[in-house]
Amino acid sequence: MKQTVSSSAIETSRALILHIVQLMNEEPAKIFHIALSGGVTPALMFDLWANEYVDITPWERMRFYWVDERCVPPEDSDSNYGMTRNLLLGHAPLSYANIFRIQGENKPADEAKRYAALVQAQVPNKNGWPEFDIVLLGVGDDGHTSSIFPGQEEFLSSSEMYVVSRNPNNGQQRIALTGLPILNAQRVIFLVTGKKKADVVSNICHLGDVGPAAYIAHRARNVELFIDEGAASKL
Ligand SMILES: O=C1O[C@H](COP(=O)(O)O)[C@@H](O)[C@H](O)[C@H]1O
Repeated sequence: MKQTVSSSAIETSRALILHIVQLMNEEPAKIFHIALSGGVTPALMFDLWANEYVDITPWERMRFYWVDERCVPPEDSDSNYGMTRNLLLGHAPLSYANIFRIQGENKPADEAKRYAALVQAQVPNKNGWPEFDIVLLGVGDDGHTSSIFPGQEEFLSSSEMYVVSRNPNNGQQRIALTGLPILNAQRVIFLVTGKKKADVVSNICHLGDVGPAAYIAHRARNVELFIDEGAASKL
């Protein structure tokens, strides 16, 4: 697992944005299918991207999808898509035809199926699964990733691409990309910042499969961990 450690969450976010732009510059004719995560951590990165890196980003070659979504409408402050639209996508010269959101306002089981069919139709296929160019993941303090929480490990080997999961802390339903399509991605990048995440980062790096994030980190191809000094403080 390749680690990039920067001094602060801001510098970690900047390093990851530049890394993505560089990967795209290395393959100038390629369309990049990118699955984004939500939550608190990438908000800073999205804000910086919109404010500092709009001009150097090849937006026309990017296709955006979501790793997971909370089952709420886009206007809800919990919406992963809503947060990304407000901070980043709404400020970039992007065609909305290239943004494929999970419709959190729909009936969850139907939406998981609809979205899986959409991804199947848009993203190149390998081994029977979509092959995203980049899957950007976060990690919860409890070791969850996507919206696969500890205790929901069956979703790591599910035969469905997207499933309905539930946040055990508040009962909120989620739609989550499962383990096998995540492992099928060209590149899996974890963005983890803050001292609160130091234990979970240390567990991922030093222990076995202690949670869904660790399971993915130990098996995906081209796994990269972008962390700040706080998250790296127990390594
Ligand atoms: O609920 C979620 O949690 C994880 C981690 O989020 P963070 O708030 O701790 O940064 C995130 O990756 C996922 O997309 C999100 O829905």
